[in-house]
Order: sequence, then C-alpha cells, then structure tokens
Amino acid sequence: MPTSKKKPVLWTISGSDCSGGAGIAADIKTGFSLAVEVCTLITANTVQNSQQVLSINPVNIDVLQQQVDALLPDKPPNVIKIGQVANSYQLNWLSLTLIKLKQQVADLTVIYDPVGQASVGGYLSSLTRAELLSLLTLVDIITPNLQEARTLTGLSSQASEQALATAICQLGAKACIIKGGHSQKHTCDDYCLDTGFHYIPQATEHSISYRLSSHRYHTSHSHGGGCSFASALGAFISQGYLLRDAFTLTKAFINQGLSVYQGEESYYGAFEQQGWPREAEYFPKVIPDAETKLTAPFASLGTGRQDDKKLGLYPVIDSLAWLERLLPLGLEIIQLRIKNTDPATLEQIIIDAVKLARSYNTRLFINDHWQLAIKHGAYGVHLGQEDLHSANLAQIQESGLRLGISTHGCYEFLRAQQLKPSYLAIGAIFATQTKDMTGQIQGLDNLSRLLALATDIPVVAIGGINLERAAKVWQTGVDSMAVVTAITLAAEPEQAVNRFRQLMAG
Ligand SMILES: Cc1ncc(COP(=O)(O)OP(=O)(O)O)c(N)n1
Ligand SMILES: Cc1ncsc1CCOP(=O)(O)O
Ligand SMILES: [Mg+2]
Repeated sequence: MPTSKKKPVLWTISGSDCSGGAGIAADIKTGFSLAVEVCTLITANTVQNSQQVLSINPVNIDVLQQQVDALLPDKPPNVIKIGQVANSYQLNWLSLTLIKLKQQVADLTVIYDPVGQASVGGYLSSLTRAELLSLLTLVDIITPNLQEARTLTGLSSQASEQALATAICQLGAKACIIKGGHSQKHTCDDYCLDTGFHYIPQATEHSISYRLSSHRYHTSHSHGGGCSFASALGAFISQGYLLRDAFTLTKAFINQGLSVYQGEESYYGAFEQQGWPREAEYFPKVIPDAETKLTAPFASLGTGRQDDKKLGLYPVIDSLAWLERLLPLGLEIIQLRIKNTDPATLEQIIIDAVKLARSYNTRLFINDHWQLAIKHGAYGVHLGQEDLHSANLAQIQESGLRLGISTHGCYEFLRAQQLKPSYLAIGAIFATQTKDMTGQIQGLDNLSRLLALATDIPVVAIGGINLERAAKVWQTGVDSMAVVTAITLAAEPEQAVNRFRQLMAG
C-alpha cells in the first residue's frame, strides 16, 4: 500500500462518450472515486446518447503522441487502461507506444477492455478481429464480457468461461477476466484466469483461476459499467493489490454502484461510482475450486467477534522451552510453530506440549502438523493457504479440533470464511523478518477493511506486530494479535508479554 500522499496514476486511452456514461467519463469518475489520478488520452470524440451512437470522430495519432510526450516525464503511468481504439492507425500507433512504454516504465500494467460494440447499439471501432488480436501480446489483463470473448476467440456460445479465457490467454494476454453481466443466469458470475500476471507458474501448475459470484442487480443505471470495471481494476492494481484482490474489490465496487437505483425503467442512466467498497453486502461470494471440500463448522473458541471477551495475546513459539517459560504467565492461547525438525523429535515435542498446555488450561494450536495435532489431542491446528491443499479438513473437523487459517487479503479472507474455521488470521500486517511475506503486506487500512467483512469468526492479526505498533493494531477491533519476535527476541520476554496484555486490556 502506498505511504506517500502522491496518488497512483492511471492513463486511460479511450473514447469520450458525450452522454457521460461510458468511456473517458466513466474512467475519470471511477479514478476519482478510488483515489487514483486519471490522465486522459482521448481516441475518439463520439456523438452518442442513451439510444444510439451517431458518430465516432477519431482523434489524430499526432495528438495522442503529443499527449504521451507531455505526460510521460510528468505523470508516468502505473496502469494504462485501454478502451475504444477507433481505427488501424491508432492500433498501430498504440502497439508501438506500448512496446516503448513497457521499456521505459517499471512495473507498468496494461489493461484492455475490448469495447467493439456500444451498449446503446452501434460499433465503436472499425477494427477487424485479426487487427485487435495483434494488441493482445502487449496486454497484461483483458476484461471482455461473454460476447466480446466469443468474438475474440471465434468460439461458440456453448464454450465455457474457462475455455474462452484459456483461448484468449493463448492469444497473448497474461490474464483474462470474463464478465458474466450479460449472461442469462440469475447470478452474475465473473471468471478470472491468470497465466502469469501475478501468478508465477510452478512446474506442476501453469495457471490459476478465480471465480466470483454475485446476486444480479436489476437496474437501468448501468451505462459505463464495463468501462468502470476495467478502470476500477486498474485503480486497485495501481494501489498494490494482487489480481485476486483487485478482482474481488472491483466486483464489490460494481455491485455497490449497481445497487444505487434498483428496478428497470426506460431511462438508461450512467453507472454510479460510489467510492471504496467497504460493506460486506457488496462483496461477491468466492466459488470454491473443485478440490475444496466444505465441512460442517469447526468447533468454536468459545468467544466470537460479537462477544465482549476477546482472545487477547497469541504468542507463537517454536520450542518446549518457550512453552515452559510463557505458560505460567496465564495465556488464553498459544501456538507451537516448529519447522524442520526430524519426525520422531517433533512427535515427542507435540506430546509434551499438549500435556503442558492442558495443565495450564491454555488453548494450544499446532502449526502445520495436523495429523500429529489430531493424534495427540491438541486444542487446535493452524493451517496456511498452501497447507489447506494437503490437509484433510473433514478429519480435523470430525476430531473436534479447532482450526485457524491464514489469509492475505480479501479474496482469501472471503474464501476461508466459507470453511467456517474457529478463527481467521490476517497477515502480514507489517514487514516481518520471521517469514517471507513479499507482496502480502496488508497494512492497518487493509486490516480495518477486512474486519468490516468479518462474520462472528474471531480474527487474529499477525506479522511485524511489536509493542510500538500494537496499540494501532488493537484499535482496529481485531480479536487477537499473534506475535513471534516481539516476544522471543525481547530482552525480557515475560515483561513484553505483560506489556502486550496491559495494552490489550485497556
Ligand atoms: C496465527 C497465525 N497466523 C498465520 C500463520 C502463518 O501460517 P502459514 O501461512 O501456514 O505459515 P507458517 O507459519 O506455516 O510458515 C501462523 N502460523 N499463525
Ligand atoms: C508466521 C507468520 N505469518 C504471517 S507473518 C508471520 C511471522 C510473524 O512473526 P513476527 O511477529 O516476528 O513478525
Ligand atoms: Mg503453515
């Protein structure tokens, strides 16, 4: 997340809609609404109203080039959003310009919303499919609706979103979001395939996908919703969000805007940009992947978010010696997080730890080693996102163990909520030396925003929390703070524990 007051910069290379709904107008309103600066490179001065497109009027590429030259040294883009490209002169110019800009601007993201047909009827571009395809190798994320995806791929209406997105990524885009707003379904489902934008392909997996579903809003105030989707996505990406979170936030932003005027009427109004989406009701449901098996809720910790009693301090330690030292202080909860120990030693430590924690009546969570946690009757097990793939959640649930799950951002938070764990952890709040959390630092603002999405499941904050920062974290209303080095590397660990607890009691 940015710390300076300078806002991220989004360039929109799109047409002007004189009726104020779509194109440049939508991008400016979206950028203003989401705190990014928007620079406008207008490709066409269209004449249109809510009924039809009357003329296109492309802008000369000399003017567009002058705008690039003027803006580049002054307001270089973090994200470029491309909408209407009116003719082949513009397309050729754009391809050459993007190649140069990608060399000159570090971490530039290019988003393309392939508008061909206007929602009010009529065509916005004279480009052929073959010409449009030449742009795709320069595009990071493309955001077609179902019809646009079919036009780009030549696939039939029977092709799944997955098949459409795969075909589009094979044409060159790194990631593709297929918007389901125009489908016949009673829900509005969007599908995102990432083949290498924020996802580093591993030897066994070549892509990752996300599927989000929302209630369908019936409104006539949706003109420019598609343009706003792409510019909102750009706004969130420019603010440092990973694609999965930017996608989720964008869908919430669109739902929030569509919810303003309900009901269908003859008047076709502009989409309403309503600012940063904060309320849970606008956030989509994450559709779990095929491997995720939902179970009954996990046993509770006996204290939910709605309860007055909070969990308090959650020390995370890596040895029996630390347990022996900290348990006499009378903790509510503690975690044993052991990495790289031989299996026999590990099992004996877990046996001893369970016994010791029971004698102090402290809830002991075992990190990672869920089979041993079940076998030796620990209070609970903590699993990260990768651990979830290999763990048998049904077995943990049936054994009566509590489950804590790590999450990093709104997509994982909403997905993990569906597993109904005993608590959810959010991290890393700050930079930490304990674990590599590159690209996953949440900050306090994001922590507060995630807490607004919380249900009754208690929420634990973790990562870089020390005594100086703890008060601000605690003020967000989180139920517990998990701490490693602020205790284990403290000159006087018992004193550090007590100071944390005083702060949390106040
Ligand atoms: C309370 C709490 N939150 C997060 C973690 C991290 O779990 P995970 O992502 O699986 O990483 P490792 O700890 O296994 O390295 C945690 N342990 N506890
Ligand atoms: C295990 C873990 N998961 C997210 S951040 C983190 C490390 C927290 O350690 P510290 O409290 O020393 O920053
Ligand atoms: Mg783990």
